[in-house]
Amino acid sequence: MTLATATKLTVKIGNTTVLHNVDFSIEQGEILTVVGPNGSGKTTLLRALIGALRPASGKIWHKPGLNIGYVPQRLNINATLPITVNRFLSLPRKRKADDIAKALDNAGVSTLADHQMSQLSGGQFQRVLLARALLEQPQLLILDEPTTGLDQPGSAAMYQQIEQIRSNYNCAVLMVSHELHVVMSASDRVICLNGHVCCHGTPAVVASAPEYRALFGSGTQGALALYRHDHDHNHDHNHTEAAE
Ligand SMILES: Nc1ncnc2c1ncn2[C@@H]1O[C@H](COP(=O)(O)OP(=O)(O)OP(=O)(O)O)[C@@H](O)[C@H]1O
Repeated sequence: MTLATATKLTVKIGNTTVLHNVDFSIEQGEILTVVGPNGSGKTTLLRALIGALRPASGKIWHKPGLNIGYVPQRLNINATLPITVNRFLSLPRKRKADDIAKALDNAGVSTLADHQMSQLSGGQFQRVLLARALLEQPQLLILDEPTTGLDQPGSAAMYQQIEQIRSNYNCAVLMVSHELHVVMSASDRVICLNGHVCCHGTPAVVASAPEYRALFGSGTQGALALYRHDHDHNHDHNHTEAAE
């Protein structure tokens, strides 16, 4: 069952075309990962999908009644504000204690309920944001770089947690990741984005696609190239339009 689609999605920010003619869909229960260099429009695609950005052209479709849980790449909260994790999760609307406990447990931070938000580590903070998204009982969980700031064991644990959540909540997961080597084993499908969809398919198909290799190289070099943001791929459209 298809949960959400984008059809010929074009998004402009100012005079810049950030996404151009992107076709995309996510199916019930799958883990779909979007990879691409910095500035390739990954966050923009997620934000357009949740309705936070309006397409310049093309369409976004959601299955009627679709519940989406969204975890942004970062969220700024006032560090001087005294607020516990429990209280944070009850904003803006009151939640049942059981629901909060279940969400924290599934996000792997059940011991943090009474901790101050301002005292959490970066990784703990991300997991609390994940718990907040789980409170929506999502059919589609959208995660923007869920392992930002985590060390290697931390991000491996996070990907395991995500698989666990997929089966506990019976939801689909759409995420952006920079960790190609992990993504290639943790995803059912991968989309390689660079303003447009360069290639897509199973991890094995994408890893061997010439478009993907042009962006990221191959093998270990590929993973390293991502961090260097190499970019020698030719586009068939013009990203930046004249501001006249
Ligand atoms: N609010 C904004 N104002 C101006 N330009 C923006 C804004 N948001 C995004 N952009 C531009 O749109 C392009 C795509 O940004 P986006 O954040 O979607 O990329 P990304 O692939 O998620 O990047 P990263 O890997 O660095 O997180 C970038 O060139 C960025 O500078």
